[in-house]
Formats: sequence, C-alpha cells, structure tokens
Amino acid sequence: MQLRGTSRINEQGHLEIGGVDSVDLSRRFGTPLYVMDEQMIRERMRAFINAFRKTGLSFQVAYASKAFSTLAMCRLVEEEGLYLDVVSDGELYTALKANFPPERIYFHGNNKTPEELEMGLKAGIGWFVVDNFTELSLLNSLAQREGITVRILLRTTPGVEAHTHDYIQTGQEDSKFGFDLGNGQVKRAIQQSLQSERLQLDGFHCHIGSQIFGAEGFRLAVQKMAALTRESRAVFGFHPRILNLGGGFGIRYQASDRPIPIEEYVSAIAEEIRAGFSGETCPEIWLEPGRSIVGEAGTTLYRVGSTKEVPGIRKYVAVDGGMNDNPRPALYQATYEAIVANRAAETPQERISVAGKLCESGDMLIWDLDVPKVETGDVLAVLSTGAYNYSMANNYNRLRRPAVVFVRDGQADLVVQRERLDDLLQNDRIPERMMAVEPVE
Ligand SMILES: Cc1ncc(COP(=O)(O)O)c(C=O)c1O
Ligand SMILES: N[C@@H](CCCC[NH3+])C(=O)O
Repeated sequence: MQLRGTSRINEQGHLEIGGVDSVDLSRRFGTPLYVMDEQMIRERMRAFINAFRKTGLSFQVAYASKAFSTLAMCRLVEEEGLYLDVVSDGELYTALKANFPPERIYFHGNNKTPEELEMGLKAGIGWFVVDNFTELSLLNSLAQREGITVRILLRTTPGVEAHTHDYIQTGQEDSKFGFDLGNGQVKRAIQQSLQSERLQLDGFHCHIGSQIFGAEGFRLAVQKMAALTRESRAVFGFHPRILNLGGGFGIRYQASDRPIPIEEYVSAIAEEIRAGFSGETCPEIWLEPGRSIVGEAGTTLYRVGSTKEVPGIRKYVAVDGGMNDNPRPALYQATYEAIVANRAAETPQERISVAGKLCESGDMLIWDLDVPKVETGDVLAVLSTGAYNYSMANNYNRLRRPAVVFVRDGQADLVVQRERLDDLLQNDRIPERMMAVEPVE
C-alpha cells in the first residue's frame, strides 16, 4: 500500500507519521485520534501556489475551511499566505479567533443568516460570495444600515456535471447553489448587483463538485465562465476582476484512485483561461481547494476491540469509533485503506471488515480489508481521513469527538483535545418542573 506524505514504517514495524510513532501517539493521546501530517498540509498548499506561479497568471488560492477547521489549521493557512473560505459563523469565528486577517476571508453559503452576514460585515471580511436574490437584497440593506460598501462575487451554477458522487456534485443545473447560468438568472443578478448602492461586484464564482479526478470538468467550467465574462462586458460594460473556480480536486482514498497532480489541474485550467481570454484582460483566477489540502494528510487511529466471526461469510472487527468520527462511508459509500499500525511490516493473513461501535448496521468503516492477524488491542490506522472527518464528526450515541494532533519533525502537538463526558452535558438543561421535588407530607 502506498503510504501518504511523511508516513513510513519504522524500525519497530510501526506506522510512523511526521517522524512520530503512531503506536506511541495512540498511547499518549488515546483513540480514536485524528493525526494530521503538518508538513504534507504545507506542501499541498505550496503545490497550488507554485503551480500557479509557473503559469504567469495572477491568482489567489483560498483554503476551504469546511474540509477541516481548527484554530491551528487557520494559523497554518495564514502562515502559508492563502485566503480562507468560510461557510458559517462558526468557521468565521474560528478564523477570527486564530487572528486570521479578515480581509483575506470570504463568506460562502446558500442561506447565510442576517446574523452571519452582519458578523462578516462587522469583522470587515474581504468578500461575500452571494448565492441568491434573497441574499443580494438582504446584504445590500445590511450594508446600507452599517454605512459601508461590500465587495461581492456572484456564485453561478455553470451547468457542468462533474463525475463524482451525486451528493457532492454542485455545478449541475438542478442544484440548490448559485445563480443559474443557463436560464438568465446570472444576468439578472449582475444587473441587480450593479444597481445596488452598497454592493461592489468584483467577479464570479463557480464550484462544480468535489473529489473530481480529471481536468475536463474544470476546463468546461472555465469555458462557461469565460463566455459569461465576455457577455457581461458586452451587455453591462462590467469587467470582472476575479474569477473563482472553486475547489473539488480529487485525492487518493483507495489504491484504484488516480488523482492527477495539482500542477496538472492548474496547468489545464491556465491553458483554458489563456484560450478563453486571448487578447483580452484576464481576471485574477482564484481556487478554493479543501480536500486536496488536508485529505491525504489525515490518519485516524483506532483501537481494535471486539471481533465477531460469521462463519463462511466474514469477520467483523470493531474499533472504538465509527460513523460519528467518519460519516463518509455511510453518507457516500466512501471507501478507505487502512493498516494495522503496530503490525505495519507484517504480510496480510486474513480478510476482515471494520465495524464502528455505533448502534447502526450501516456503521461500517471498511468492507473486506486484508490485514495481518488482528487482535484486540491492536491499533488500526485509517488513511486519508484529513478532510470532512473531524469537520463532520458528531456526538451520535453520545460519543465524544476525538482529539486532533499535528505531527511534524518528530514532534506531536495536541490541537483539539478529546471531548470530555462533561462537554456532552454542558448545553443540557433540566426544566425546573422535572427537578426532583421534596415529597409532599
Ligand atoms: C463552494 C465550495 N468551495 C470549495 C469546496 C471545497 O471542495 P473540495 O474540498 O472538494 O476541494 C466546496 C466543497 O465541495 C464548496 O462547496
Ligand atoms: N462533505 C463532502 C464533500 C462536500 C463538500 C462541500 N461542498 C465529502 O466528505 O466528500
């Protein structure tokens, strides 16, 4: 199996990540544990920047914080000089508390509440990516009230069907996101934006989906956005300064996944941009990857607990987490690779299926995994769990969300502590009438 980033098998035959023995990590921080390879995260961010530099285009790369957002992650993004895409008050709050410069933040979402919009306005964030007509009017009136002008991009739905799971496609016509390119909505939105006293239209955005392997969808999206730019210049005299092409670059979850290198995505996009804007001023090109920055950099460590043999059919091996810390297999039939971290050098001897510990038959992390003989107490490392795992984790079955550690150069730092049982109760209230009362005499 191909290990990710800085991972290797050390002299003890253990999986090592960022120069730290994962079995030691499991003892020191407990399990389940999200381990993030900091060097790999930094390298992925730099890969986007360096690829763009080679194209000669003017560009910005933003990190889509929905993939994995914590204070420490926001610090990394800031240090690497990227912009930050947030989609909620919670993500914005995290970024601001991490001292992320507000002018490098922009706010996405198809139903931002008035409170969220106000929070963004008051914080002085760089842009709002306006998704629909309701928001266009609301944002203008809120900005009016605050006496400020806000910069916006319009999210468009380009009608490009990306080849990925139905639930993570976003660019097709029948989508809850954005102004539709095909039916004239975008033109109405441009007109309304240009007439809005407090809105400064800076450009357009599109995002065709997630976990996309080839560059073809992105090429098509560029063609549509270039056509939109030409039309907007011709019809409205409006010259967009920014074209944001979203995220969606695929990563390796299983051996058969063949994501193309970041550089190839970027050079295909650049080629299409040059073709689409030949002889004309080209807007600044933005991308907002999430998964491709953090996905392969994450590994989840679990402790193996009980096992169950269904004779002639399969062996279930249960771990101490499951669909609460990784809902992706249940949601999208996502597949993962895993290795037994304390037997990483041993050859496979049996085929198991990895079950979670939640009360759902669908709580299966991996079907049919070839492993050395596993025993209770072993440490199972599931690879490529850096994106949409911690960020989608929940407390179903009143399980506590795991801790997160960053590892780098032999050092491990706790960046999110494991939830405590009391954390589960901190927002619970017992109504007065349910409190125990003194028995009536
Ligand atoms: C608008 C938008 N931008 C960026 C992303 C990040 O996508 P990915 O994590 O696939 O790069 C998403 C998620 O799909 C998104 O909805
Ligand atoms: N959460 C999804 C991707 C959706 C991204 C947001 N538009 C996943 O795990 O693949």
